[in-house]
Amino acid sequence: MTKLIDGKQVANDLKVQIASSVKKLIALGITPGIAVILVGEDPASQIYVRNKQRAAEQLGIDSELINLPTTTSEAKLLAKIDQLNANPAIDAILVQAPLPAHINEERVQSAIAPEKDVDGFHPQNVGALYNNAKSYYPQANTPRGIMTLLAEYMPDLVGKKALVIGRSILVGRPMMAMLNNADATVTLAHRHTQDLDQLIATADLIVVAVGEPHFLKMSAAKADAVVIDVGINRLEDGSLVGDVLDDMPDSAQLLTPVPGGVGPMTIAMLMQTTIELARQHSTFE
Ligand SMILES: Nc1nc(=O)c2c([nH]1)NC[C@@H]1CN(c3ccc(C(=O)N[C@@H](CCC(=O)O)C(=O)O)cc3)C=[N+]21
Ligand SMILES: [Mg+2]
Repeated sequence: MTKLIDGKQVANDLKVQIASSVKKLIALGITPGIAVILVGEDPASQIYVRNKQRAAEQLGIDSELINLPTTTSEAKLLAKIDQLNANPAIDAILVQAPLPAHINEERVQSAIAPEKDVDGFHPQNVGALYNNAKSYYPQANTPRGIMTLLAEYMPDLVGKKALVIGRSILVGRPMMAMLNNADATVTLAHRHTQDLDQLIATADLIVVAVGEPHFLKMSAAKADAVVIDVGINRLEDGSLVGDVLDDMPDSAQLLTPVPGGVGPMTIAMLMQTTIELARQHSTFE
């Protein structure tokens, strides 16, 4: 088989460390707190939000779920965010994407105080990432989780050809910036990209985040490529598949499985970012 990158294992190791950090913070009188806002009743979003809450609970992090009806006005959501911005018990605020169409996501993400922006979506934090700023700022958790996996499975990124397919705010764009900050040579591909097959055939690292089952076949990549599958596609039979098809059973390639790859890392990094924000807010540091 293609070698699988065990995201679940790395995430569990990380969670052990986070739990011990939380204990130390609590001993200092600092209880990290995260608020998750879910607008609407999308079943997939409900599952993800529940996973996030369960992880927080396991690790000793306070979590508050704010579930607002689909019909919630943007003004009402912004007022809720203001309230959380002013609440000293809340260190981290996450507004679950996607939002209903009548709400402007850009305004919502910009309303979260940059120092509570656990997703790293606020323009100030995006700018810091883009500039590879030295001071602390929160970074998007999915690409950050991928960087953590790469530290273990592909430690030498310097000069390597990295291909990111998909340019979302959640994954592709911050992934591009993080790989660039790690001195990889980054190509960001998207629906208009020409000669994508050739880019795929020559890349050392491919991050696929397009949301289409079997978009990439492992046989199209280099014999020693590392492939990160960010896709989570629920098929009609209820099964979960990524964006990648492993049709190279005997290769030296590395691949993240779905489930058990990038997903658990996203949750672990979200908790890691929450305690980092709590530390930033404390007067002890
Ligand atoms: N503001 C915001 N921040 C996010 O980080 C964010 C978001 N909105 N909206 C949706 C996406 C998606 N996302 C996932 C997190 C964990 C799993 C996860 O735990 N996946 C498991 C499987 C879960 C299952 O069975 O469905 C796995 O891959 O093993 C998946 C997806 C975070 N997102
Ligand atoms: Mg606190």
